[in-house]
Amino acid sequence: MERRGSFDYIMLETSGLADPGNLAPLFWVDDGLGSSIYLDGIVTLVDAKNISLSLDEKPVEIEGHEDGHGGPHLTIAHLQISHADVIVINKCDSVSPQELANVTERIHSINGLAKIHQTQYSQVPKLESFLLDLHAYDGIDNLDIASQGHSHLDPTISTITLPLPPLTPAALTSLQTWLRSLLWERTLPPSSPVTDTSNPRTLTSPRLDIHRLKGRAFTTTGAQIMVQGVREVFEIVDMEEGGGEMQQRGDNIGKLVLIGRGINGEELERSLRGALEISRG
Ligand SMILES: Nc1nc2c(ncn2[C@@H]2O[C@H](COP(=O)(O)OP(=O)(O)OP(=O)(O)O)[C@@H](O)[C@H]2O)c(=O)[nH]1
Repeated sequence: MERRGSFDYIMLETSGLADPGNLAPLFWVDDGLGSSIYLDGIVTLVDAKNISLSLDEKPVEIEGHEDGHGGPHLTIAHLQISHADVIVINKCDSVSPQELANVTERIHSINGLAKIHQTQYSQVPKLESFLLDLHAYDGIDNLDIASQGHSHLDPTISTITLPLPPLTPAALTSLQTWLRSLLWERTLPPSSPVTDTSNPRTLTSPRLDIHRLKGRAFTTTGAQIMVQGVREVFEIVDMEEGGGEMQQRGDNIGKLVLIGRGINGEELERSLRGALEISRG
């Protein structure tokens, strides 16, 4: 890293035991800091034959992911899948088509956002946009994934989708506050502070933990915003491409997709709706 001049691309290969969620925030730096390095994306390579075993391994203590009060257990494989932007399922020739379908479905149920490539000898048609130049943190393409919530395929981590209505400036601030509570305090704000006394739910039972989030929404002034997050770090930025055209087609409902542990789609949707409604006064 001491070499002068610029790099075309830096690829970091971590050990098989690394938690990508500890590394990603280090490289995902603020534009304002003027760094020429940006985080392009996280690629996770899994072995079609062994991944189910890895996901079913006996839990080991993972720093920062203490199990708290029970709940489905978490393995390093879960973390490496939940933080990935691209997942390569390799050695597809070593399993039957049915096994491959099962493994792919389980991986997709954990991380509904990642692009999944099934390969033999890790061969992809080309590097660009398959493994490099992913722009996973500075753009959003497809958020059209079915909201899954708790999955019978893998109860540990799930992907959920929440609708985001057009946001007033006050609602945008409320969204920020809601995300801070969720990511920093691991607390789900009550859907209504007056009537809902069951909340706030905190990390104790079961542990609430967001690994990755992405979203797109419109403002009531017709602009389009993007939400990106990994673990405790998140940002909401204006997207260059305006939202006017989509709104004219009546397509003005945004989406927030969250990948994490101990998340329940209905509960989060209620809480978020409550937060945005409060801001309407
Ligand atoms: N059948 C089959 N064998 C493969 C495939 N990809 C790699 N191998 C073979 O698997 C063996 C081990 O390779 P890898 O699993 O890639 O090993 P590695 O990733 O360097 O090992 P670690 O970094 O220690 O995980 C080698 O003999 C490869 O030729 C594949 O898609 N199908």
